[in-house]
Amino acid sequence: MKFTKMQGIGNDYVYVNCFEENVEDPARVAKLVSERHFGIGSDGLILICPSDVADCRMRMFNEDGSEGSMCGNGIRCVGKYAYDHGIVDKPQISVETLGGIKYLDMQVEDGKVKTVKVDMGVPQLTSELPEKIQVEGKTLEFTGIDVGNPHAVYYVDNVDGLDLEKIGPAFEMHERFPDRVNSEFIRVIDRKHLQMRVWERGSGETWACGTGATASAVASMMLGLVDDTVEVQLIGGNLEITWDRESGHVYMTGPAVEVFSGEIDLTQYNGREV
Ligand SMILES: N[C@@H](CCC[C@H](N)C(=O)O)C(=O)O
Repeated sequence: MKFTKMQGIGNDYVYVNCFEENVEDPARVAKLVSERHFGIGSDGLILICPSDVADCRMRMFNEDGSEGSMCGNGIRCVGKYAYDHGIVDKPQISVETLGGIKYLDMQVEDGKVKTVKVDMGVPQLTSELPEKIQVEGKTLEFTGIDVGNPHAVYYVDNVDGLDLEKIGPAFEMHERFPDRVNSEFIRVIDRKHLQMRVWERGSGETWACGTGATASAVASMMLGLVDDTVEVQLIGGNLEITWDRESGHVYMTGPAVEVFSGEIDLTQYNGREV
């Protein structure tokens, strides 16, 4: 299978051009390629496929093989791949996802895409603002936001001090979220800056989450804690989020980077069963 490794502020996926390749069992392939010691190493797998309703279609699979409905960092890389590799010949494109059709506006420098602005659509509040929840005996508050996939946003004093490997699963699998949930832990730095770490459904802690940054920004805007444009600072870098309250649409802007390309034999997988 031919692949390209790409990353958006450190949220890295293995991308396959399904205009040319056929991936038979993507859930299994996602688990194989994501493995950081025995595989290529990534937060999951993203397929770039033909679409009947948009310029192309994104299918994204988490590290555990589950299919996600949207991926903010992933969709910027899909746009870059599609433009840089000639699948599309224009910098404004539409991408079909399970979370709806998204519109991308790509900034091109020296013939290659550097940054991408994504119209993430109209976010939906999925909880009270905020809602109380009991996690491992502690009462906390979260704000639930759907931006094509589900998020729960929590405010904490010390983002760096959280042991997410330990506490993350209890948030992801909480009975309040029967489909599991992506959980964001954020601190308001000031009215224009948020700090965030994320525990992603199906992938654990990642260095960034575009949909999570969007949900965190919108939750903070709804609560009146920040202005309608904020920079969200994540482990792997920063994203700019702007909410246009008039139209309801929220926009995410950030970089997309191609790391390397290669070929992997999925029948000979280092002798390891996955
Ligand atoms: N990293 C992503 C989100 C990936 C999907 C998520 N784990 C889910 O299952 O909903 C992003 O950048 O948005």
